[in-house]
Amino acid sequence: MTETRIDRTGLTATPNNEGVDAAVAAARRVIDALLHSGDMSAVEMTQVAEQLNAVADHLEAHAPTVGERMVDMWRGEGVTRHDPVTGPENAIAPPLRLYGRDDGSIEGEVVLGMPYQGPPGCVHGGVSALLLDHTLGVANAWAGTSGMTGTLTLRYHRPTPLFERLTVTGRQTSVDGRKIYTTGTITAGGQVCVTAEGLFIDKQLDRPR
Ligand SMILES: CCCCC/C=C\C/C=C\C/C=C\C/C=C\CCCC(=O)SCCNC(=O)CCNC(=O)[C@H](O)C(C)(C)COP(=O)(O)OP(=O)(O)OC[C@H]1O[C@@H](n2cnc3c(N)ncnc32)[C@H](O)[C@@H]1OP(=O)(O)O
Repeated sequence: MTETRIDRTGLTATPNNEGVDAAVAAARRVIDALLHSGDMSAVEMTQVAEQLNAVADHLEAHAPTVGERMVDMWRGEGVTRHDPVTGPENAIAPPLRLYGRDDGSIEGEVVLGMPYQGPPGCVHGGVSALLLDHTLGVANAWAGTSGMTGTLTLRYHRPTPLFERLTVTGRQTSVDGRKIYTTGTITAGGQVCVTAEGLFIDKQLDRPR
């Protein structure tokens, strides 16, 4: 069988196991562990809150200005390092890893835990929309013509399960002047949970300088 996956470079930043990426991975564990613990934990949460506030105080005391950081984060890999879906520098990113395929589409896999819950045991519909908006945007970049989301239409076919491997796909289907048409899916165990149709408008905002 032919391997259709090719180099992921340019679609998803590769996380480093050191520096801010490692700290962000630890923060994701904290977010998950707090929700997992809830009020049922024997842990002294007042003490946990003090420790976490001490970490935040330390980070804030040494951070650049927001303006400096905004310029810095748009250098190089730009959105792929800080975005809320794939970014290794963003603790709210699950993160989803996206791969370009040689048929022009893209694909990624992710397992979502409790922080992303909507209905009992299932992924929040807004989280599915976030994953698909971003994936369709990256599919456009992969296809060579990208833009801003104008209209995103979702159909939720069946509940999307937590704690299971989800496959997220995106494909640019056509370009008509400035209008870019893109589709995507979230599947679990081969079953389609969500489908998306996006109309993107070819427009790029300037990067902060
Ligand atoms: C996008 C970021 C790129 C960053 C690149 C960096 C690194 C790349 C590497 C990898 C990553 C790649 C991608 C990034 C991943 C994810 C992307 C996330 C996407 C977003 O998260 S993005 C935020 C949400 N998004 C907005 O915040 C848009 C707010 N909005 C506006 O900024 C304007 O509203 C705009 C620009 C949409 C249009 O404004 P405009 O003035 O340029 O266009 P205009 O009005 O002239 O319309 C021209 C023709 O489009 C039709 N049209 C217009 N608007 C439409 C709509 N909404 N729906 C359907 N059709 C529409 C008209 O009907 C007309 O059609 P006709 O010509 O037939 O009359």
